[in-house]
Amino acid sequence: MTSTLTISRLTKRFGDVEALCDVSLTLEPGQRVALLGHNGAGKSTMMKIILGLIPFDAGEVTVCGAAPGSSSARAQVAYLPENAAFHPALTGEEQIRHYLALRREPAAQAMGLLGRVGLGHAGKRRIGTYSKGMRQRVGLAQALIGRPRLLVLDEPTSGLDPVSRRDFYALLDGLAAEGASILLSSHVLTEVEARTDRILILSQGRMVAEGTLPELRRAAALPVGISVTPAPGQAENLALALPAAVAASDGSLRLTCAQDEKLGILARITALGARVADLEVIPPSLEDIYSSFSRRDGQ
Ligand SMILES: Nc1ncnc2c1ncn2[C@@H]1O[C@H](COP(=O)(O)OP(=O)(O)OP(=O)(O)O)[C@@H](O)[C@H]1O
Repeated sequence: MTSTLTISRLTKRFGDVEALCDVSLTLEPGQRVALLGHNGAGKSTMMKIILGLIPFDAGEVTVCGAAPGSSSARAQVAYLPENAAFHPALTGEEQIRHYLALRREPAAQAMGLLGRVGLGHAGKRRIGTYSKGMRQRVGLAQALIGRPRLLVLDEPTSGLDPVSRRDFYALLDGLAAEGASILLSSHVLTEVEARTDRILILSQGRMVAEGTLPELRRAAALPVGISVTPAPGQAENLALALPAAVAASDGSLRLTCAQDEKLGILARITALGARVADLEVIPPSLEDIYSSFSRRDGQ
């Protein structure tokens, strides 16, 4: 099966600024990949290249097997810009009918598309009366026209409340399950952590990490946290048995260790038997991993 997106050793310069340097990524059907990086890291530049909006200096890019920006690639790629603007006087339905006409698709699909993004009830209302979350959904409905194989979403959840974010990702999960590939950028690491398959971290145009979250965890080699809850009346005993542990305000004891020490320490804690009521392993979060890779790169 053809990969939906292949990027190999991509380099792009704007005068003296190296916006992307030697970046590679492959996106298979149904995969959701998050593009992370500080402001100016090169995320939008990469998206613009994939969309065929700007040329690049070196490397290779194919979108659904075709050159970015070619009619074949354009027909299979959808884009949702960070701040999609719509005409406030148009209803949701009118706006989507307009986009359908531009894509030469039947206008009758408009309400169905709005229904897919949870806007069926508001399709007849003017967009000027929509909330930010509803406008984002209009953007997504627009992006779904023609059943694209690749969705490129630039900070799609910025400004959305937690429930709208969750709904938005649930929608993306459904699209990925149907085979669409999704490349999105976000600054909200907690949601990316839970809702994407792979993560690419850019720093000053360079790819500093790429992989699944477990792969990034291994590569970052950050310490693991272990929280141990003493059984009733066993707090002191447990503290004596675990001298390296620090008491937390909730009464639990906290340890940190290197990844390769984890199993040994867990075995030691389990051997303490009835003195332990519970224990929890706290792996480094994506935020920790992201900070670690960014720091290494001098950010
Ligand atoms: N048209 C341009 N002309 C000159 N420099 C540019 C141009 N577009 C981008 N750059 C530079 O390329 C670098 C990467 O910018 P880019 O917009 O891709 O970053 P980003 O990761 O999307 O940032 P943000 O999170 O702020 O959107 C920056 O140094 C930026 O100033």
